Amino acid sequence: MALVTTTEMFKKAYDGGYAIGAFNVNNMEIVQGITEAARDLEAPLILQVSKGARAYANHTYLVKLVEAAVIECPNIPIALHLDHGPDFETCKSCIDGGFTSVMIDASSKPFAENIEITKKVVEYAHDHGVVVEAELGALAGIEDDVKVSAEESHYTHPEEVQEFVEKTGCDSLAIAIGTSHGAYKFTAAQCTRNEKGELVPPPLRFDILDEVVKRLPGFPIVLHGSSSVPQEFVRMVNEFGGKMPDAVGIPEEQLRKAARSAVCKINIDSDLRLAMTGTIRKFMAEHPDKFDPREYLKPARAAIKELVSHKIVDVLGCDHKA
Ligand SMILES: O=C(CO)COP(=O)(O)O
Ligand SMILES: O=C[C@H](O)COP(=O)(O)O
Ligand SMILES: [Zn+2]
Ligand SMILES: [Zn+2]
Repeated sequence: MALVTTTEMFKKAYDGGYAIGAFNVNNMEIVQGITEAARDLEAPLILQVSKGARAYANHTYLVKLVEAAVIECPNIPIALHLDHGPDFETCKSCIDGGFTSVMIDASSKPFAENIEITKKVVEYAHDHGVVVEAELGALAGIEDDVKVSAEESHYTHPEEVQEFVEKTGCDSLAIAIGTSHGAYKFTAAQCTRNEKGELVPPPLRFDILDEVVKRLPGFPIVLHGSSSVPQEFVRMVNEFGGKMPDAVGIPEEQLRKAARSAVCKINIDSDLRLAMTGTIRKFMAEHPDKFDPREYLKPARAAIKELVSHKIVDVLGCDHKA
């Protein structure tokens, strides 16, 4: 199967009450770990590339790695998506360069300007058979080189979504309902603590999601910043020389609920980083004599595969939906 757009997968996910995982890719081991999981579980898949990933690995390398995955996983549909496209030029370069989906993230701009920029990207993308994700609202956390504080972040205003989608013609919409980018999604002050002393974050604003869905029936919604920051990996990092105090994510129960709703795409990056880094730290600590990168990248890739398998089956519900 060649690379596909997200149109068909979102329609099925919406009707079927599940979500597609959108996982960020930065190198070969990450691509392999994710795609082997999706292939074995026959799950539709979105591989996404950020501006930072393109700067790190180079556009061509990433596209070719994903094309290799398409050859190795002929049983599943895979979309190649630009994550947080900052401007028209970056979106155009990805559309011209083999992506099947792009995000234009003009959510930090005033409403009218967000519409104008998004519309321009949609026109170019649709002319080239590519779909567009746009964003309304501002998530807290770190996204590319921009850090949005809790005070600067704001929820999506449901009364804006209909006009935005009608005027821009975008194909899916990322909204802010309390998720956040990175491994430190909430400060201790925003959380309560459970009996184990772990931080419990404030619940997502499903009331806002409901208001959005009322105004956009049948329209695919996207959740960014949806890593759950598994505490087993935080502990692994900290046990083997790392320092990630109070790293906290979105509880998986809330993501499950979102996946059953109009949310068709759930973005996960930080969890992959944690699985990879925790596993490598442990390996290095336990095998100080080893220096062949294959020896520590192999378990790191396996940890990513296991994590993604868990997300597909236990959180997103998209296994066997290819
Ligand atoms: O939204 C994301 C990529 O766009 C990733 O979010 P996380 O930092 O929660 O993994
Ligand atoms: O939203 C942010 C993604 O996790 C990508 O992060 P990055 O810009 O560090 O590649
Ligand atoms: Zn954004
Ligand atoms: Zn994001």
